[in-house]
Amino acid sequence: MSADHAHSFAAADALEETAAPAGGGAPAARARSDEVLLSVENVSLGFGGVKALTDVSFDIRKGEIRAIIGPNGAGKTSMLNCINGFYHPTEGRITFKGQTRPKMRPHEAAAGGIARTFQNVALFKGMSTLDNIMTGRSLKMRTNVFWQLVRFGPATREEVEHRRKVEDIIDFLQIQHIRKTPVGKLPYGLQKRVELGRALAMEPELLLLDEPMAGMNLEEKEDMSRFILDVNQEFGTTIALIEHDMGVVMDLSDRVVVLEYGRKIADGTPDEVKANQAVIDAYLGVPH
Ligand SMILES: Nc1ncnc2c1ncn2[C@@H]1O[C@H](COP(=O)(O)OP(=O)(O)OP(=O)(O)O)[C@@H](O)[C@H]1O
Repeated sequence: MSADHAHSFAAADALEETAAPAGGGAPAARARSDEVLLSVENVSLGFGGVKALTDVSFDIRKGEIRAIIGPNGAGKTSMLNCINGFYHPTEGRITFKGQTRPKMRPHEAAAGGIARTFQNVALFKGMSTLDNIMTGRSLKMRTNVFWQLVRFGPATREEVEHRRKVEDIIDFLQIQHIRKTPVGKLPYGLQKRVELGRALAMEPELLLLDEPMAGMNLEEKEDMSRFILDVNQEFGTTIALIEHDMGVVMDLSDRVVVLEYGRKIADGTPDEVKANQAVIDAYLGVPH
């Protein structure tokens, strides 16, 4: 575990004051259901001799913002990779909307309503913001999105409808001014926003965000926090996020699950997790 993470956890309260999104409501004030959208039951994942996850169980309720936190190498990204079918658990099972699909592939997860952003931005750098977000519509389109991007001639009704949805997302994320800019030319914070846009274009029920604030300055973090809250509140999208900035985590999340060395060590509201001795020890690097 890095000194950075110890610092960021110890300073969580102070950060809440600064990194909180302007006008962001307390998570407790938001309406929540008890309906479970996704459940992780006794999941283990091994890579040869390395056990990335050991017997992890938790659930994600419909409409909530759920954080997955833990020191470096705790298994957070491996967990997201299991949820969206990139990895298949060695043991245990994951159930989404009442369905358990042991060998689900990422495109099946996407078609089923699970969208994802990555730790390192994964966009088509030479393509414009608009076209990148348009690729997020591909699962919803009857004809191939790449063909539509290069084709000449009048737009079909389907294209017009998809285009309108994409323009709505561009307005929502306030990126009209960069619609035509190749994303490789954009600052990192804006690339992250475009990646969020592409995930939103899939109209997901569950949005997985892998370190959405990584590499951002304070202002960019405030903006991204605001967009995450707005997506959750305006579209009702359930969100699971991995984030190292504890101020952001504690401010945005309804509930937090904490991993350490691939095992779950705590699960609860931000206040419960902050007061949990095992979590404090993990972040301060207390030896086991
Ligand atoms: N494809 C892989 N092959 C082998 N080992 C892996 C692989 N992916 C992850 N691991 C190992 O599994 C463990 C958990 O890694 P993971 O990336 O899930 O942790 P993390 O909590 O997301 O870390 P970070 O905060 O640094 O991103 C680590 O020991 C890592 O080295």
